[in-house]
Amino acid sequence: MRAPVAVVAFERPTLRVLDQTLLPQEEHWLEIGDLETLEEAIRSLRVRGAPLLGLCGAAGVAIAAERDPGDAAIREAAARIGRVRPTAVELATGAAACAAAVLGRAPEERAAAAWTFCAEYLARRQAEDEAIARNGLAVLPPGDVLTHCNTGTLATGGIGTALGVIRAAFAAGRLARCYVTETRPLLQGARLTTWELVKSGIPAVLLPDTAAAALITSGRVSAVVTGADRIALNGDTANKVGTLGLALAAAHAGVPFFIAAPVSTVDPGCADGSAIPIEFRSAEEVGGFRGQRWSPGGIEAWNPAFDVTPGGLIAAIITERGIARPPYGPGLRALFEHAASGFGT
Ligand SMILES: CSC[C@@H](O)[C@@H](O)C(=O)COP(=O)(O)O
Repeated sequence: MRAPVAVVAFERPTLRVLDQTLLPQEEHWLEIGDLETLEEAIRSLRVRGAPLLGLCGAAGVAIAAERDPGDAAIREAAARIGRVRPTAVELATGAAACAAAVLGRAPEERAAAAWTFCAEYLARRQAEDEAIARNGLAVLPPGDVLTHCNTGTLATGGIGTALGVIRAAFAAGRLARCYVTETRPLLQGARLTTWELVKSGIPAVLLPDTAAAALITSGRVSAVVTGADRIALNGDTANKVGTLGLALAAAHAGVPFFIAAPVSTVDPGCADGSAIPIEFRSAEEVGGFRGQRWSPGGIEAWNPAFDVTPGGLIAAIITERGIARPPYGPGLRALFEHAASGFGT
């Protein structure tokens, strides 16, 4: 299966990425050659999606190594990029893995080695997405599916996680259409997932986030499937805000709710969801969009970018290594430890 577009390229000495804030109106590539520009691109969601953030974290180390391949500069760059957004674990672990891979080399080899690491990381990610899609087919019931946010090519550089499963189900003739939440406040579903589905020829039905519970209880979808930014060992999962509401509605309606994510999303440092750091974003993002304002000035906003769905509401976590089912603790740890032994090789 093929991703509908390329969204990321490692062209030493720059990282090239599609600017996701301009889609779907404009397909504009950013050329990033310094850490300040990379930090701004991550913070403002020009690049986003947990697996793609991991790739960008690794590219940050490569960019830093071009300027100063010394131990301190590489370690500092990995730490600095890893701090830009707190919830997606792979931003920090991708940067740290790239740093660890190059620190064992002579300084003059490090920049080239870091760019090679990035290219291999992308290839591995693409293979993982394919495996997630194959494994997802084994558990996803036939029928139409609801998804949230963007978990496609724009979020991984491959065919996507949840969206990869949806692509595979469509290719197998097991779903006729994909329901897509708009995903407020930044409209990742309405702008990005719909863009990918149109490019792939998969019928898409867009709904306001506020209509999701009505859709789920209407009997129109046989499953809900989303991605993840960080998964605790007990299966509690942080994903784009609104995911928890979908899982609660799905539990009420008896519709299975699935997470699709690479094993690298599991954080063995989080025993449960209370340990997952949640990013809060500005009031401006809720009160307007792209320079347009619809709320009066001077109001406060409560704007978490993510919420945590308890593992007990998740029918299965679909990974490239296999399917984890509740109770999650030992199964998730085993999947993580197996995969961690191969990270960066
Ligand atoms: C395969 S992407 C999985 C998640 O990163 C995705 O669902 C999500 O929540 C993205 O949030 P974002 O704030 O757009 O980076």
